[in-house]
Amino acid sequence: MSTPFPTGTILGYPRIGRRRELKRAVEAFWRGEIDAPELESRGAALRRATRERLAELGLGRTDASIPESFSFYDHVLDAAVAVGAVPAADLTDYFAAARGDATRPALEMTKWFDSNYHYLVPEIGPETEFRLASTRIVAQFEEAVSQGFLTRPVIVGPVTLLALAKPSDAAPEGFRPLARLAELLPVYAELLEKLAAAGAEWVQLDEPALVSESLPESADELRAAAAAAYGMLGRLEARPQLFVAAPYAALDGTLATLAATAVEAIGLDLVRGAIPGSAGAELFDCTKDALKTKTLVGGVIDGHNIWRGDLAAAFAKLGLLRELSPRVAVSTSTSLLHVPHDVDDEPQLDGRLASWLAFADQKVGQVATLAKGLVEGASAIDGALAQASAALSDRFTAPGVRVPAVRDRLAALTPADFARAPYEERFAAQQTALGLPELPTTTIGSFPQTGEIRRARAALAKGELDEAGYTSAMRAEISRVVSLQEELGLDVLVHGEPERNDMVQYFAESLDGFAVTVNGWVQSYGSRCTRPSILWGDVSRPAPMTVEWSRYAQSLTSKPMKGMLTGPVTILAWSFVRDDQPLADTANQVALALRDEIADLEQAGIRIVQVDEPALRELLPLKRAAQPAYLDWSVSSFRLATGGAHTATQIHTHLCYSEFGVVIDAIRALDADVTSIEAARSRMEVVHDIRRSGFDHGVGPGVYDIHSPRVPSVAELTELLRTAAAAVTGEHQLWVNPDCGLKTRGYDETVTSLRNMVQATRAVREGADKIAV
Ligand SMILES: Nc1nc2c(c(=O)[nH]1)N[C@@H](CNc1ccc(C(=O)N[C@@H](CCC(=O)N[C@@H](CCC(=O)N[C@@H](CCC(=O)O)C(=O)O)C(=O)O)C(=O)O)cc1)CN2
Ligand code: MET
Ligand SMILES: [Zn+2]
Repeated sequence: MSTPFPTGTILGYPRIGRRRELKRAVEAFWRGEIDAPELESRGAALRRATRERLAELGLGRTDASIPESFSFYDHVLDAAVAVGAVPAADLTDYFAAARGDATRPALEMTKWFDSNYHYLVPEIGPETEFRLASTRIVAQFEEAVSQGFLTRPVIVGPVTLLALAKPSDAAPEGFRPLARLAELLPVYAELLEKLAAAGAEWVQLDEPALVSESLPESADELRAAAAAAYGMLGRLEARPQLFVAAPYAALDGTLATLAATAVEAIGLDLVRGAIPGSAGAELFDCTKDALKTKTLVGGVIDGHNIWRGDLAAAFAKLGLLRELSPRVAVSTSTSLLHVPHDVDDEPQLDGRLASWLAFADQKVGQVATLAKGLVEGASAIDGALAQASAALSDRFTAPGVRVPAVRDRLAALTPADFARAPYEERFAAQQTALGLPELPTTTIGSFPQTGEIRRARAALAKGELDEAGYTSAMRAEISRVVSLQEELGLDVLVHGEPERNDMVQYFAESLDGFAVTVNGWVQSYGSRCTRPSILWGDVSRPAPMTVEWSRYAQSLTSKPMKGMLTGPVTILAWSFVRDDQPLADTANQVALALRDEIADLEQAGIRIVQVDEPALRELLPLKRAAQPAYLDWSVSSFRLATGGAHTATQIHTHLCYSEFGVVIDAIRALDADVTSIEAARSRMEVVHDIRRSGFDHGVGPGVYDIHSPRVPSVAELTELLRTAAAAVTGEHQLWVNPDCGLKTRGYDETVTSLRNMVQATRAVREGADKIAV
C-alpha cells in the first residue's frame, strides 16, 4: 500500500529566512567571510527550522506534506545544475553561474511567470550533455529523515526547465531546448529512482510552463511534451508517487493530458483558474473518468497575495473538486515564495489591518484548517470559517477603504485627461525649452546605494539620527552625485535616489491607502529582497513626495534635472494589492496622485519627469484572452498620470526585464516623449523591434548591462551606439543611457562605465556623417 497524498500541503515556503538569514549567509560567503562548510551548515539550520515551523503550524511531520523547497539562490538554477545543463562542481561554481566571475558572464535573469521573482535562464543546445550531476535534493531529503521527517522533495519539472531555457550560442537558428526532452528524461528518471531508494513517498514536479500562453512554445507543443514526459516517468518501476503542480493559471486542456498519464496527483491553481468541468472549463468524459483515479490538489489558498481572504469560498471550491475525484487535498495556489513569513512579526502594523492579512505562516494555518474540514466535515471548522468571513466584511467596510473624494475624482475623468498635445508639438516645445545636444546622455535614476546611505536610513528608523540629520546626509549625497555627473559631462542629470529604500516602497510610505512592513521581506532574486507594500484602501497623496529633493538637486545645476517617479503599473505590480475592485480602478487612483506630483515638480522648475514602468511586461496575463484588457488599463493609467504635464515638459519612461516584443504597441501607446529600455544583454536587438513597430518618439536603448560589474569599453559602446543610430533614424531622437538604475553597483565601476559611455557618445557625434542614414 502506498502512502496517500497528504490532505493539506503547500507548494513551497519562503527560503530567505525570517530575518533574511540566507541573504546574510550567502553574502558573507561571497565576501569570503565564511567558508563553504559554514554556508552549508547555515543552510541546513534554516531547512531544519523551516521543517519544525511547518510541523508546528499544522503540516504532518511524516506524511509528505512538508515540501523540501530550499535553494541557495534559485530553484531553476538548481534543476539545471542537477541535470548537468549548467556545470557547477561546488558552491563557488554554483554562485559563479548565477552572478558571473572572471571566467564567465552571469546567466541571464528574467521574471518567473507573472511575479517579481527572477530566475536564471539556463542555456541549452544540441551539445548540452545531460547527466545526474548533483543529488543535493536527495541529500536534503535524507537530512529531513534523519531529523524524523518524511518530506516531499520539490523539483522544477522537465518540461518547464526546458521551456524556460534559452538556446545556447552553439545552437542552430530556430533551435528550441524543448527538442532535447527525450534525452533529459532519463536523468529525471534516475533522480526519481534515487529519491525512491532514499524513501521518498511523493515527489513534486513543478510545471508552471503548462499554464502559460506567453512562452515561445504553443499549447500543443507543451501538451505533447507533458504527455511524453509524464508518460515516460509514469512508467518507471521504482519511483515515488508523482505530484505534478501547475501554479499561476488554469491548466485548461493540459489537464486532460496529465490525467491520461500515470501521475498520481495533479495540482490546480484554483485562485486563477476555474474548477474543471465548470462553466468555461469543460471536461470530456474520458478525462472525467481518468481524474477519478487521481488526487486533485486544490490550490485554493492564494500563494501570490497576502489577504486572509474568503476561507468559506475556498472550502466550497474543494467541495466542487470532490465531485470530480474521491481524493481531494488542499494546497496553496503557488509556492509561498511570494509572500513574507509572518504577520505576527509586524508589531508596527495596525491591528485592524493585520486581522485582514495572512502571510506564509498564516496561510499554512489556513491550509491546516481546510484539511481538517476535508477530514472531519465542515462543522469541524465552522468557527474558523466564520472568523475569516467576519474579517473580510470588516475589511470591505473599514474607514479608508472607500474614500468618497477619491472616488468622485475618478468618476469625473474624461478622455481629455488621458491625452497630451500631439507629439510633434511637444517635441518642438521641448527642443526649445531644453536645448539638448544630439544623442543626449543620461542615466536611469539611481546611483549606487552605499552602506553609508543605508546606515543613515537605519539610524533614522532607530531614532539615532533625527529628520534634519537625515535630510542633510541625503542632500550631501545628492550634491556629490550632481557634481559627479557634471564632471562626467552627462547632459540630463538625476538626483540619484539616495532617499529611496526602494522605488515602490518609498512612494507607498507617503501615500494614503498603503501600509508598509518592517520584516516582510520577499526574495526578488538571489540574495536581493523587497518588502512589498500593502495597498489596502483608496489611494491619495496627502503631500508632495519627491519635490523637495528634486528642487534641491535642480538648484545645484543649470543642466536639466529629471524628476523621478514610479508609474502606477509598477507600484501595483510590486505591492500586494486589494482584490475588492478592478486593478484598473486602483491604478487610476495611483495615477492621479502621480499626476499631482508632476504638476508640483513643474512648479518647482523641473522640466523633465521620468515615470518608470519596469513592470509593464510583468503584469501581462499569462493567458492571451486576458491580455488586451490588461494592456488597455495599464496604458491608460500611465497616460492619466502623465496627461496633465505641460507640452514643454518632457516625459520619460523606463522599462527593463526584456521581451518587449509582445508589449511594443503598448509601449508606443504610453506616448512618453522618451523611452529608455533594456537592450544591452540582447545586443540592441530591441532596437530593431522598435523600428519595425513604427515607434517614432525618443528612445534610449540601454548601452550597457548594469546587472554585471563588468565595465564596457569605449570601443564596444561606440559600436553599439552606431548600431542603434543606424536603426533609430528619422524624426525621433536617440538617447544614450545605461540599461537600468545603478543602485546595486559600486562607485568604481559606475564612474568608469559612465565615463566610457560619454566618450563613446562624443565619438559617434563627431563621426555622425559616417553613419549610414
Ligand atoms: N520592489 C522592487 N522590485 C524590483 C526592483 C526594485 O528595485 N524594487 N528591481 C528589479 C530587480 N529586483 C531587485 C530587488 C531588490 C533589490 C535590492 O537591492 N534590495 C535590497 C533592499 C533594498 C531596501 O529595501 N533597502 C532598505 C533596507 C536596507 C537594509 O537591509 N538595511 C539593513 C541595515 C543597513 C545596513 O547596515 O546596510 C538592515 O535592515 O539590516 C533601505 O535602503 O533602507 C537588498 O536586498 O539588500 C534590487 C533589485 C525588479 N524588481
Ligand atoms: N529609476 C529607477 C532606478 O534607476 C528605475 C529602476 S527600474 C528597476 O533605480
Ligand atoms: Zn530598470
